[in-house]
Amino acid sequence: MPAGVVIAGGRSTRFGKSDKAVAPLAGVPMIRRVADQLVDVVDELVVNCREDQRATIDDAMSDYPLPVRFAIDTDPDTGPMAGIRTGLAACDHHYAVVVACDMPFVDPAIVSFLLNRVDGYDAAVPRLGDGWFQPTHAVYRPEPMVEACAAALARGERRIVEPLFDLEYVVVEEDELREHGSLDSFENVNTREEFERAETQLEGT
Ligand SMILES: Nc1nc2c(ncn2[C@@H]2O[C@H](COP(=O)(O)OP(=O)(O)OP(=O)(O)O)[C@@H](O)[C@H]2O)c(=O)[nH]1
Ligand SMILES: [Mg+2]
Repeated sequence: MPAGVVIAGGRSTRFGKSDKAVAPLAGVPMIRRVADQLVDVVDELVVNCREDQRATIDDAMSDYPLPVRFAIDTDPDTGPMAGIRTGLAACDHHYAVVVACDMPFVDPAIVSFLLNRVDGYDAAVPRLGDGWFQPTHAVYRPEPMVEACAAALARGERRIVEPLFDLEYVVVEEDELREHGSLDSFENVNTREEFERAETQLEGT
């Protein structure tokens, strides 16, 4: 089984004063909802965040059924791609599933499908109908991705798609994804409004 890597080192500026990673979404910290969705498809969890987030996130993860390790940012505020690099650098699994802490509907069926598709590649990266890649909801071989991120950052390039171009990656299109699970998997929560919408969605299930 792969490792799970949850990226949580952002500042939640669109969300407001508090850290969205640990905001209680229908009673459960959002990052815990993400982690709970992954229990059947990973065998350990790596949480990437800043040092100042560690204690509250650790609280949110109490009694999680899998081992949890922290990969603390050495270069905080360098963007999500730097977070992915830091998280993946802590993994010695053959593959790792990366998910952002603000994707509470991540669908294990979609993750399993990505794990099938990645075979023979360095990464399996979803692309939705709007044309956007989803590198914060993707599967990677840690070593080449860490190297590609480091190279991109060394070029002064923080764009999250930049490291992909150094990898042998397979693009997994929306039509294919839709057949294997729920596209809600890619929903991400940025604002209070989106947070409330996600709560309504959860209460309806
Ligand atoms: N390690 C690390 N992770 C980040 C950084 N910026 C964003 N992230 C994470 O990447 C994911 C997607 O980022 P955003 O949706 O932009 O989250 P955010 O930056 O906290 O929120 P905004 O300030 O509103 O952009 C989230 O899981 C964030 O925690 C960063 O500078 N470092
Ligand atoms: Mg951001």
